Amino acid sequence: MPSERTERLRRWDGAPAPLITPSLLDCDFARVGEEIRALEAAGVEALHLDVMDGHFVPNLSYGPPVVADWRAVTDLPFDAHLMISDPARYLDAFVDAGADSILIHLEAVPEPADLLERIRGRGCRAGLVINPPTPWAAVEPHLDRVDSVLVMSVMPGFGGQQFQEAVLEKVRAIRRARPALRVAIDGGINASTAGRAVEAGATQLVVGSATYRPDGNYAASLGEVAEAARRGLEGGGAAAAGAGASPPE
Ligand SMILES: O=C(CO)[C@H](O)[C@H](O)COP(=O)(O)O
Ligand SMILES: [Co+2]
Repeated sequence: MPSERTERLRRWDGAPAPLITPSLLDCDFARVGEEIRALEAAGVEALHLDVMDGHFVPNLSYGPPVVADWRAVTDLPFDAHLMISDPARYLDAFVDAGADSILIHLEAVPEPADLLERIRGRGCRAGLVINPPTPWAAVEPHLDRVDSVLVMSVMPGFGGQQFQEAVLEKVRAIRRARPALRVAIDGGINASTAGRAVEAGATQLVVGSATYRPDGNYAASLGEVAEAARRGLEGGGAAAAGAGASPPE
């Protein structure tokens, strides 16, 4: 019988592009369990978890015990975005808590080969994240070691910031270099920006503040983003070129 993680990874790898992953950063933290159920009811395929240590970024969020509590209430794959200075120290705790895809920042780990191997060795998907000032050439030597690249379209640390259009050139470069690799974009994604991100080649959209509406109708808010992404695909986006998730061999 497949393990629960195997089952979640099957779902993660098989999700069609563009994959829309809501971030929990902007949800109502007084009732996260209900928020997760509302996102499940809205049909989401996976959740993006923003982990901040107050050191790598000037903000704090949550750690492994909180992720473990959320694991107990949902079978959705967890995409853990570690905005922390020492991800090697906490890797096992996040895997044990139920993270499925682990994203580490190249700015925190300039030589990431060993840690990426450790992530995959623990049975998780491994991803590298680059901040807006980090050039695409910095991530290029590592593309054979990752299952995804996350291009930040804001400086990390806070939700609700303005999308930085200039990062789309990096999305295009990664897409050109590895047409089958999952390329995610994170920061300021909404119905106005999703189309351009997908048109540039993004196959995963992280959606934070644009997800959460007072009426709790996340099917509507995420549906607007999905519709914008669909129009981006029609404009020549990555999935139109056959790119989606990239499960390891
Ligand atoms: O990594 C992040 C912040 O560092 C979040 O994923 C991101 O900010 C999502 O929020 P929004 O869509 O509101 O920008
Ligand atoms: Co994030």
